[in-house]
Amino acid sequence: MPEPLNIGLAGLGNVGAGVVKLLARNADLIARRAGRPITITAVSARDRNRDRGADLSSYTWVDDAAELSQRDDVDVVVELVGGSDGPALTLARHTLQAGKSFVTANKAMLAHHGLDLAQLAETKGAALKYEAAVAGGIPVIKALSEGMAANSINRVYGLLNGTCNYILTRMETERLDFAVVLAEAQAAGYAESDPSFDIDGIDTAHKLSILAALAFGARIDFAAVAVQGIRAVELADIDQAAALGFRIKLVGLAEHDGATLFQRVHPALVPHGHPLAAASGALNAVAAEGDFVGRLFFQGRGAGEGPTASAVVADLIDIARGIQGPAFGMPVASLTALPPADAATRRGRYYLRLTVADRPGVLAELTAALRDHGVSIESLLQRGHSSAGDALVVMVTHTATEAQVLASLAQMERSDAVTDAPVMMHILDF
Ligand SMILES: NC(=O)C1=CN([C@@H]2O[C@H](COP(=O)(O)OP(=O)(O)OC[C@H]3O[C@@H](n4cnc5c(N)ncnc54)[C@H](O)[C@@H]3O)[C@@H](O)[C@H]2O)C=CC1
Ligand SMILES: N[C@@H](CC=O)C(=O)O
Ligand code: NA
Repeated sequence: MPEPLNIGLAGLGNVGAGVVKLLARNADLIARRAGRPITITAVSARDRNRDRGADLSSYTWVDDAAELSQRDDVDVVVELVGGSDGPALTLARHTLQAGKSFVTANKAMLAHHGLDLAQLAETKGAALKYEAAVAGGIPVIKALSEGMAANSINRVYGLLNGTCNYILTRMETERLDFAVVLAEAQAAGYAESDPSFDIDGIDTAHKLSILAALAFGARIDFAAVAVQGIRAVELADIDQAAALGFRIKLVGLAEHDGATLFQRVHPALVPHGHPLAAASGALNAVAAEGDFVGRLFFQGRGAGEGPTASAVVADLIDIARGIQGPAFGMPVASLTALPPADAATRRGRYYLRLTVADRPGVLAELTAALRDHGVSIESLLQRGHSSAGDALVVMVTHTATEAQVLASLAQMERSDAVTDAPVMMHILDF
């Protein structure tokens, strides 16, 4: 029997417990596929006595996770603790410094420190692998770094947060309140320990910055991602979007025009016929466009114990097989620092929602603001009244620059007929 690959596992929460269960249940199959058994030898978590629905009795318990990196019976450390800094980062540095490979699901840490860790891994000849960190069980890291490696990629986008997709889907189909559905997503193990990372779009931005680096051969630039989450999305928007033929999704979008890098996370209107619109519940979906392969589309479960564990163990199987590419698709020194693109000149269609006083002349004021900035209207709906007696006006514009639309909105906001902050959402037209 070949020597096993010995694993030290830090973090035994949703994902960590999933990895323990998967390695136990599929042990024989994995050993045949990997060419050697993959065996957990030591584990670390905060609470030793918690019932995790898995048998931990054969593993050595370690109180300080950093110790895993120094143990002779650990070849590879798996980090499923979370947090961009703190114990996860200490463990990553110690492990790679010791020349051992490191597997993580921690997109927050990678978005902030991924390049430094990749450099350390390169210097030490160790692997840094993170398939679980982006789109959970969907093998999108492998797809971009291997399957699409021959292509120049100009755009990568998708639904990268299971919690937000779950919330928006349940709001639409069950007409439930935001807070109720968020609690469901937390109970299902989808949400981050601080769920504001999910609903404020930060988790999607972490993942997007990693995808952009891989897709474009760019240095990770998390700080340059423009981020807007789903807190401002109301049932009224979901209903109006549906009436206009769209579904609202939290979209992460990155584009490279050859010179600059555009990265944005925002709620967007996706046409009903688009494959992203069909990804419901906690599903994730990723589209990537390569110059020779065209558009590839991936869909699957992006969060939760099973799919995330599946991706972690796939990385371990690669390591057991001796497969070890550069973490971000090319050596760190070959990645380019791309300047951020100017969003103001981007062209597209927009959804606008305005709450206005229900009195004569208001619509004319709104349409004049658009006209004054050269924006024409594709469709306009006026619906219902709020409890305050205001009317809801929803418009879809024809193609215009972002600067034109923002200038129109600023003009509208100056009108005393507009009684609440306008909402603007992009329409996904590709
Ligand atoms: N839950 C999900 O669906 C997904 C989670 N992730 C990522 O996976 C990681 C883990 O997520 P979950 O399992 O959901 O979190 P969790 O909160 O359920 O589990 C975290 C685990 O880390 C342990 N821990 C905390 N501090 C520690 C320390 N100092 N030393 C050792 N252990 C410590 C806790 O005791 C717990 O066992 C995070 O980075 C998360 O962003 C990635 C993809 C999907
Ligand atoms: N909180 C994340 C977990 C997976 O990355 C999500 O909801 O997608
Ligand atoms: Na993945």
